[in-house]
Amino acid sequence: MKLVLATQAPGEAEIFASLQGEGQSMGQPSTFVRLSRCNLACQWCDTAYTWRFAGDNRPHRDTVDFDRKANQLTLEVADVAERIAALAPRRLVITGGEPLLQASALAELVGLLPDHRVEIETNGTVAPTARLDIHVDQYNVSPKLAHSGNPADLALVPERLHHWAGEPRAFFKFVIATPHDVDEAVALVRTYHIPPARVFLMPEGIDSATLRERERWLAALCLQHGFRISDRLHIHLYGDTRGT
Ligand SMILES: C[S@@+](CC[C@H](N)C(=O)[O-])C[C@H]1O[C@@H](n2cnc3c(N)ncnc32)[C@H](O)[C@@H]1O
Ligand SMILES: Nc1nc2[nH]cc(C(=O)O)c2c(=O)[nH]1
Ligand code: SF4
Ligand SMILES: [Mg+2]
Repeated sequence: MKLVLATQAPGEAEIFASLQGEGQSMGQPSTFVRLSRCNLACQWCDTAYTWRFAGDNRPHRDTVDFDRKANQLTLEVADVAERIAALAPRRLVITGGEPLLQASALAELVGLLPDHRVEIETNGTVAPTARLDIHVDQYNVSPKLAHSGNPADLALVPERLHHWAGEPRAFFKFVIATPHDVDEAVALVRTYHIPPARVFLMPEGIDSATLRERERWLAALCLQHGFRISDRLHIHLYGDTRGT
């Protein structure tokens, strides 16, 4: 089977070693593989080059500016596994785009990497296949709130949210730009009975100054609601750069 990957330069697959910058595993040396394509269209998405392509006419996508050829690379699963195994970390973070759109090929990939601890970054709208799920150690689920600009019926799928709430391997990571967004996250936590110990609030932002400014008020709100805070370590270390 084949995987459609994002590129960090034209023709160069986005497979790289870095420190996990967000959430439960922040600070852990990890190999990242970034897949192309997404079923949502967040207006502040920091990796729009994985999905915002010319000719994609889904109705809620109003900005079109990346060239598909320059930003996608299709590789055999065995080739991707070889490139991952050649890097030092034995933790694998699979991200995108929305990686669960390619769950079948991912099941094959992680089957070839039995020594890796597997973490999946997902927007929480797509179910993993059973064949993939048995290999996954952690899900980092980031449900999208109204400020993402996605229609709620696409971004918040009740059946999926119930599932993730009851899945002990799932950690939630809500992206927050204003205190109002926290009210929305709190409402979801209550509706789906998500344990607060598995909830992170993370500032929206792609520069250190914005993250710091938002963390000042976000910290107080985390304390108030019993949530955890997540920084975006990679932004402080490397800036908003592909392959970091
Ligand atoms: C690019 S997404 C890929 C995985 C999946 N599509 C998702 O949204 O979870 C990886 C993570 O980056 C977060 N993210 C994307 N753009 C961001 C931004 N501008 N500020 C903060 N977090 C952002 C997402 O919410 C998600 O937690
Ligand atoms: N260092 C680093 N940590 C990350 N954690 C989640 C990421 C993502 O884009 O999914 C990410 C990323 O792109 N870089
Ligand atoms: S769901 Fe993830 S990859 Fe898709 S647009 Fe939103 S942040 Fe970007
Ligand atoms: Mg990222």
